[in-house]
Amino acid sequence: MLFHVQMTVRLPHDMPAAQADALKAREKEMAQALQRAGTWRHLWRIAGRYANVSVFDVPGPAELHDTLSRLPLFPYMDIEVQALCRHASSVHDDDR
Ligand SMILES: O=C(O)CC1=CCC(=O)O1
Repeated sequence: MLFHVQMTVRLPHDMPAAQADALKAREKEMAQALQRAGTWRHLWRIAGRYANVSVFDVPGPAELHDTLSRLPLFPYMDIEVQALCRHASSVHDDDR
């Protein structure tokens, strides 16, 4: 099942730079592992914002929540989720 996910990162302004850098490095490592596994299908920066638009491919909402809540930046992100289904006019047969 595909989900459109928008994540806005809101790190506390008083977080030490070393702590923020370590969180971002762990987030990158996990994001890249999930992309290689096919779970995190798309990851796009929203231009001009510390936010991204992503597409996740997981069995259902419980697994999506489980995946998102394990992300190192999870405590510092506002996350909006929309479930996706195939558009009748789509020419892509890999849409689910
Ligand atoms: O920078 C972001 O938008 C948050 C994030 C998601 C994956 C990653 O490496 O950083």
